[in-house]
Amino acid sequence: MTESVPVPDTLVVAAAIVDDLTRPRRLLAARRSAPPELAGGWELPGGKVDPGEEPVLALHRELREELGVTVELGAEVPGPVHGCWPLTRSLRMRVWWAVVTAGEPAPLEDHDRVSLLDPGRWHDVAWLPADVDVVTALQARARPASDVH
Ligand SMILES: Nc1nc2c([nH]c(=O)n2[C@H]2C[C@H](O)[C@@H](COP(=O)(O)OP(=O)(O)OP(=O)(O)O)O2)c(=O)[nH]1
Repeated sequence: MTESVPVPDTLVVAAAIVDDLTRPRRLLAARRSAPPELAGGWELPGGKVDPGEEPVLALHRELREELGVTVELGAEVPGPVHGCWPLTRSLRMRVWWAVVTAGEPAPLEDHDRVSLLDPGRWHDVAWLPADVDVVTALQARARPASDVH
C-alpha cells in the first residue's frame, strides 16, 4: 500500500499595486522573464516567503528587489482557500493591495516588462493561469458600489 506523502506547502506573497488604495483605477502587471516555463506570463509582483520570514516583510523585500520600489500596503485580498489563492498543489498565494510610496517600478529581476493597466483593461494581458481569478476579484473590489449595475 502506498502512503500519501505530505505536499510541501510554500507561501507566495504578491501585491496588487494600484494608483490609489481608496479608488483603484490602474493596476500594475509584471511580465516574467524566468524561468522558461513561466516566461511571457504576467503576474502580480512578489515571490516566495523565506522560512521564518513574516509574509508582509517578505512582500516588501520582494518588491524592493524585483521592482525597486517601497510600498504602503492596503487591505489583504482574501482568496477562497483559507484566505489564500491556490497556485499549484504545493504553492498558495496571499495578495495585498499596495501603492508605491518611493521609487519608479522597473523590471529589475525576473521580469522584462511592467505595465499599468487602465480601468476596464485589467484582463488585457496574458496573466499566469492562477492569476485570472485573482484579477477578477480585484476588479470586483475596485469598482465602487455605485458603478455596479
Ligand atoms: N510572484 C508571483 N508568483 C506567482 C503569481 N502567480 C503565480 O502562479 N505565481 C507563481 C510563479 C512561481 O511559480 C511562484 C512564485 O515564485 P517566484 O519565482 O516569484 O519566487 P521568488 O522570487 O521567491 O524566487 P525563487 O526563490 O523561486 O528563486 O508563484 C503571481 O501573481 N505573483
